[in-house]
Amino acid sequence: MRFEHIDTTIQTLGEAKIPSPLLQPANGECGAYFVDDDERILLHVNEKQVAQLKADGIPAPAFESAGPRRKIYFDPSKLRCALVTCGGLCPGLNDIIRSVVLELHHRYGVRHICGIRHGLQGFIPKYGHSTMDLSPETVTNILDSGGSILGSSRGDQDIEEVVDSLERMHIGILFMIGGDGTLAAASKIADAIHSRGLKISVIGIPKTIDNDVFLVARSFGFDTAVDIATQAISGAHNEAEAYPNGIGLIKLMGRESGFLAATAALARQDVNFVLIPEVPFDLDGPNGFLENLEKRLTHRGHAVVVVAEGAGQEFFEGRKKMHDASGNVKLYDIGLLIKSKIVAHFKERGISVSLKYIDPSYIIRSLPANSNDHVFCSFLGRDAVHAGMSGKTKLVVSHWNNHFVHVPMDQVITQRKKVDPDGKLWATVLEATGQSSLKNPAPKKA
Ligand SMILES: Nc1ncnc2c1ncn2[C@@H]1O[C@H](COP(=O)(O)OP(=O)(O)O)[C@@H](O)[C@H]1O
Ligand SMILES: O=P(O)(O)OC[C@H]1O[C@](O)(COP(=O)(O)O)[C@@H](O)[C@@H]1O
Ligand SMILES: [Mg+2]
Repeated sequence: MRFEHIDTTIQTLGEAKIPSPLLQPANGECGAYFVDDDERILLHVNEKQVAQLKADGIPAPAFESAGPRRKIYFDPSKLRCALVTCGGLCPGLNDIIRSVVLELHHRYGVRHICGIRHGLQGFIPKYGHSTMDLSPETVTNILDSGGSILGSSRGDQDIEEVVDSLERMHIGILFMIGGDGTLAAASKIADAIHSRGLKISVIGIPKTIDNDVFLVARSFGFDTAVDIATQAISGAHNEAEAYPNGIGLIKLMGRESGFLAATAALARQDVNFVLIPEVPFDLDGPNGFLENLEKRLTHRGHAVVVVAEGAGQEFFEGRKKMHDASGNVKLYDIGLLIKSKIVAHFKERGISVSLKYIDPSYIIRSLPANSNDHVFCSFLGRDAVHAGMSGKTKLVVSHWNNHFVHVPMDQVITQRKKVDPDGKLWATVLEATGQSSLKNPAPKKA
């Protein structure tokens, strides 16, 4: 993929003039380091691509590095901050809340940190959700809890009312932790703030169990999700192996992107078929999934199938399209459809099978983060604070080419990140599973 069209410019509220409290010896003793705005991370690391851009006279795009700045914009003694978590749950939400609060409190000396309850609803008086005072005492021991201590919600809220609420609370930095929907809302909030001439920074921390946020190489909670998914695969494999013609079928989250299904299949290589939204497949016909499943049972006596929830939605064509409160398309249950198709197929062929269907979706996204994600969230949360304190706004803190960076909010919401059917991840899934194309040849035209 080429990224030369990406505008990497980061907006600021004004000049950062206040020396950072991290410069104080007491704070710097344990190695305060600083990052300058001109420290940048190239989007492309492929030498040929960079050379091509150079030959075309196009400057190679680069993201601003995340991290503490020497000068900050907000006076910590007067600053009020707010945090909100929106959309679906994801392992690590509490880690992010904790690291933001501890960094603000201990390193910058910010004393007014407010948790907004139940997503965007928390800004709107009619819902009556009270706010939560966030301090080291309230967040120190939340790492072992899944979910979000602030709660969440879906559903559109009036952006002007959200900004009214920020004004009423005298908020200087708003940290919005959420997925593509939340970041779209955050971008509108930042625009409304700007048009009112307010000085409020909006910092996004991308959250997605589907790992589908554009320009974010890895999102927090994904590593944990893969870990937990492998347990489901392991269970399905044990069940499948134990019985004659055993089939373990697991459905994993992944609305439009099959990263979780593909990566979990590589993490636990007992999987024989992976079905993801990006790669179309047929159920029936000589190359179809059911025929291939039967072949696998004939040769090996058992099979494990992983299906991402967004796969095969074309099999529901003609049915009514429904949406959730946030406007996301409500998916039909591909796991249950495949289950019923498998049962019908083998019944028709007079073959007895033992089919076990496992759907661990909500277990995966609501559990606490694993160690890797604890570490990752700690970096992300603290870098979000550094970005906000320096007066930057309308950005998300991202991980790109092994570095933490600032990405303009409007860029990440332009599209979703998807598994490339011609890329390394999917090629390796095919190698590891031995799965061939599950598409029948197109019928010849008369
Ligand atoms: N385009 C949009 N403009 C404004 N608000 C949005 C937009 N898309 C989603 N939202 C709001 O952002 C919040 C979270 O969105 P949702 O899609 O549920 O989760 P996620 O942020 O995880 O994608 C919801 O309250 C939703 O109404
Ligand atoms: O049952 P819910 O809350 O609508 O969530 C289902 C969806 O939430 C997700 O886990 C994440 O979606 P979001 O990015 O919108 O939070 C999807 O994989 C899934 O389709
Ligand atoms: Mg979303």
